[in-house]
Amino acid sequence: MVVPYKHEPFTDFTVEINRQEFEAALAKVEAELGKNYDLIINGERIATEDKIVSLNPSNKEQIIGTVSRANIDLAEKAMQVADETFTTWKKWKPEVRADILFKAAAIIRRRKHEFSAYLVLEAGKPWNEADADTAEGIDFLEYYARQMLQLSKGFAVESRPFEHNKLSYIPLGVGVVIPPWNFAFAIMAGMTAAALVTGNTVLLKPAETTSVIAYKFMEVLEEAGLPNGVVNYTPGYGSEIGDYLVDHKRTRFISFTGSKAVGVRIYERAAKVHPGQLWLKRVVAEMGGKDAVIVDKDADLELAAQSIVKSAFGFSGQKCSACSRAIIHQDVYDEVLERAVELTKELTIGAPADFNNFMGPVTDQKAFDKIMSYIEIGKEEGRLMVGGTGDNSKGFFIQPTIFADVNEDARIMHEEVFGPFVAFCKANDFDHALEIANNTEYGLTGAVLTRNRENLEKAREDFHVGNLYFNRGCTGAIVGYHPFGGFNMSGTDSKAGGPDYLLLFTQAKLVSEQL
Ligand SMILES: NC(=O)c1ccc[n+]([C@@H]2O[C@H](COP(=O)([O-])OP(=O)(O)OC[C@H]3O[C@@H](n4cnc5c(N)ncnc54)[C@H](O)[C@@H]3O)[C@@H](O)[C@H]2O)c1
Ligand SMILES: N[C@@H](CCC=O)C(=O)O
Repeated sequence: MVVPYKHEPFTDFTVEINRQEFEAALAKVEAELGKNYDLIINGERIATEDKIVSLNPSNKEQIIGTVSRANIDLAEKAMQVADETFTTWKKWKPEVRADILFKAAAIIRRRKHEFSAYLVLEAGKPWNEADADTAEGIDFLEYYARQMLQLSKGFAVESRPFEHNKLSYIPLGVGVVIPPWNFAFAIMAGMTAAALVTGNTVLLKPAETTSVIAYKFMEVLEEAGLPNGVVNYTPGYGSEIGDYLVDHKRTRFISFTGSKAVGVRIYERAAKVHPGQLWLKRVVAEMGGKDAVIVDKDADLELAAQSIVKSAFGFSGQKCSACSRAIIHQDVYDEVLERAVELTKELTIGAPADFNNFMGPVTDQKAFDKIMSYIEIGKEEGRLMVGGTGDNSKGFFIQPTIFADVNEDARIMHEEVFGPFVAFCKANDFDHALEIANNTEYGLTGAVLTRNRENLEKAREDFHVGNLYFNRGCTGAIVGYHPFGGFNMSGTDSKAGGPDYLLLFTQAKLVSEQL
């Protein structure tokens, strides 16, 4: 009997002992840095000449690890292994597959701070963000294991006298799992867990900059008893092996989380049927956002300013859910803007290994350059209120930046910046605020702050986003409580951490027996 699901609690770092334990984990991980990490295909470690060097984004000199890089030959080898392993893995009982996830969750829970410490150093996450990322990874394992136990019973269908009907959900085949770097543990582990617990085999191609934490997860899966060949660890550049894996005739599905550009490319390529291919590939794509917080004239304005600042600058704004547009009713615009600027000026920025820093770096030089170029665009399109500068001499640091008085049609109101960057826009009234919020190709998260019930109900109907929050910020979905995923160019309308997510990794089979 499995205990009911509850999300993993976050660590309270105001408690001295918790801080000491986290410091100890950081010291342990720092002592392990710089190791080599091989590919894992059918359990076999394979070292390659070509490497990905994973760096600490707050200190470019510090190598987190050197990771072997799959080329096309090795990607092919992994595909053959996964294809072969599928013939046996699909027959494992769902309960046993679920047990492997339960066991993996237990292992990670015991080593929680160690995983979070890797996220501080490899992904540049401040302590609380790293802790939440690890907790979310545990949640995905716990939640999908329970969901699999449910799904294994199938759904009831009607039977007739002398006829017995049964509908069950069977796995698809080999899946290519392509996660992003920003939730380097949670999303990577969640996507992989969903695919394997449903009986599929996997080629896991982690994001380039966060391949070490993915290797650590592979070790946990092995320790939890996952047979060789079920998940094959094939790090590499998306541009080198991505197309090959997506195009492969034996790829049955692609589970992708990342940018709109790459998601659309995968979606298009996966639609092409190659010679010898026996199926239409399934694509689960979770993509970007241009998320808005709406503040109505009768909102709690202090809560509104705090919600905007936290949602915009938590993890340097590098969340698909981050608030990048603050849409404020004209009657309270000046007050909310002024308070948000004040709060932003109080934020501490620096290496996230130091607990006192609220915000760390952005992920790499490419991200740094992209965000700085949007700051230049912002200077043309709005009034710079705070921030606007960056320093990449040691790590990739950008000051939290607010632009005011931005027109609803400006580029910075439409294009995903993915950094510590928010545009403030004035709305004439609540209806106008909703119109501005919906005026984007994305539809991922949104928040509305108001005490006006009628306006909340209007937003419930008309604010077209997958995750809509009232009287709070727009980040921080919790597995099982806030199934996560968006509309339009934010993806394929899937809901990670929700009760219907596992169905995406299965196909339904009806067996009807005449009695
Ligand atoms: N909707 C969500 O749940 C969600 C969650 C996290 C991040 N995101 C989005 O992810 C983006 C940031 O992540 P990112 O920078 O890692 O995104 P990205 O699209 O650059 O990369 C994502 C993954 O795709 C791989 N990739 C790159 N080119 C490829 C190709 N041609 N074929 C196959 N794979 C390829 C990368 O190696 C990486 O593993 C943002 O747009 C953010 O909004 C969305
Ligand atoms: N699920 C996370 C966002 C994941 C994307 O980056 C949140 O709700 O803030």
